[in-house]
Amino acid sequence: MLPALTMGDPAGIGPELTIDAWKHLREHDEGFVWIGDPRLIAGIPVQVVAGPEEAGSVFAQALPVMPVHLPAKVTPGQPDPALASGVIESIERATALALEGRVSAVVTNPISKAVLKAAGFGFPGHTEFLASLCGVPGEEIMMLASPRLRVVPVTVHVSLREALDTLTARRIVQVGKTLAEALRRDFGLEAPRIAVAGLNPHAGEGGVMGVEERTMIEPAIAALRDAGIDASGPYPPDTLFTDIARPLYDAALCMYHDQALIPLKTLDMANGVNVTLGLPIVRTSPDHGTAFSIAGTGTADPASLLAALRMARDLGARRATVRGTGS
Ligand SMILES: NC(=O)c1ccc[n+]([C@@H]2O[C@H](COP(=O)([O-])OP(=O)(O)OC[C@H]3O[C@@H](n4cnc5c(N)ncnc54)[C@H](O)[C@@H]3O)[C@@H](O)[C@H]2O)c1
Ligand SMILES: N[C@H](C(=O)O)[C@H](O)COP(=O)(O)O
Repeated sequence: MLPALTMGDPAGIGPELTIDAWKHLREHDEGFVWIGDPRLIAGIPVQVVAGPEEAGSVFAQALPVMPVHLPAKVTPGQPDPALASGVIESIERATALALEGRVSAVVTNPISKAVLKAAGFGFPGHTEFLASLCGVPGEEIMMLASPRLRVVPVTVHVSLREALDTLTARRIVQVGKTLAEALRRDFGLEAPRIAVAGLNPHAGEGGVMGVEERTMIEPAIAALRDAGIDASGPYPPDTLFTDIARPLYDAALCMYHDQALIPLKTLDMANGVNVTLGLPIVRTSPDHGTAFSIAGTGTADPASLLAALRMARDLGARRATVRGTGS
């Protein structure tokens, strides 16, 4: 069974990355079905298919496409909220196929949060939208994973002010438990080690630079350990991602979006993958966005999309094995 790849913002780099991914994967006996507007694809053969079941036999000769009709002209690098209906339809159809068990995973090309918001879209982005489509709103966890680092922010697509206002011990524990389960089930780690970052400089320096470590993070770590999870910290964030520290843990649990994503994207942008945990389906995404400034120039690097497709393949296969054994 193959994954479904969504269209993403058609004015972004998604279409050209899709072409690059097809060219690369067809040489490696792998594949995907693309749910997008065929008019976006040039320079390679395209085959419209009625369903993902046909994609495997087509992929070596042509890009298998389940068509989405865009209601307006697309100019690379010029996002248009009028195209939002097609962007959203692609995500909805891919997710429905995954929930029906007809594709192994959903891999999403980048969307623009601002453009969808301008079109009236009611979610911050894919992560929250997919949780709603899957019937598990609030359960979604965003992980960024690369061979060099895995990070999960407790608070995600909110302002830093709102992150500080909404960070709680309870939420840290909830995210930590979902992370530990995912590291065991999806990444095959029997005893995953979770390093918990402090919030404040020097992790509060014993309370002289902030009290959140003592009032919420340390109690959360204690609750995770009581639940049998190997959680430790809170660690000073500025040294948690060093070459010395990273080998000592399997994932870093961070307090807010950029505390997690700056080190991941700085260390390994090309191999980073966005994985949504807490869903009944496998969903991965490149760790970058629409890159409007280079869309259509032929300079976009497909590495992260290829990594996302590989991780979707691996996670999908592992989930199928777990289902098969019932373990
Ligand atoms: N999962 C997603 O859908 C996702 C992820 C991140 C950002 N976004 C969205 O993308 C839009 C643009 O966000 P941004 O500018 O902050 O981040 P971005 O990742 O789109 O671009 C940041 C910089 O990296 C470059 N870049 C990104 N991907 C590249 C690639 N594959 N090859 C070469 N260069 C690449 C861009 O040219 C730009 O200079 C925003 O609307 C944001 O919400 C979406
Ligand atoms: N926060 C992620 C990042 O910066 O790469 C990304 O924006 C997530 O967006 P989605 O929820 O649309 O995957």
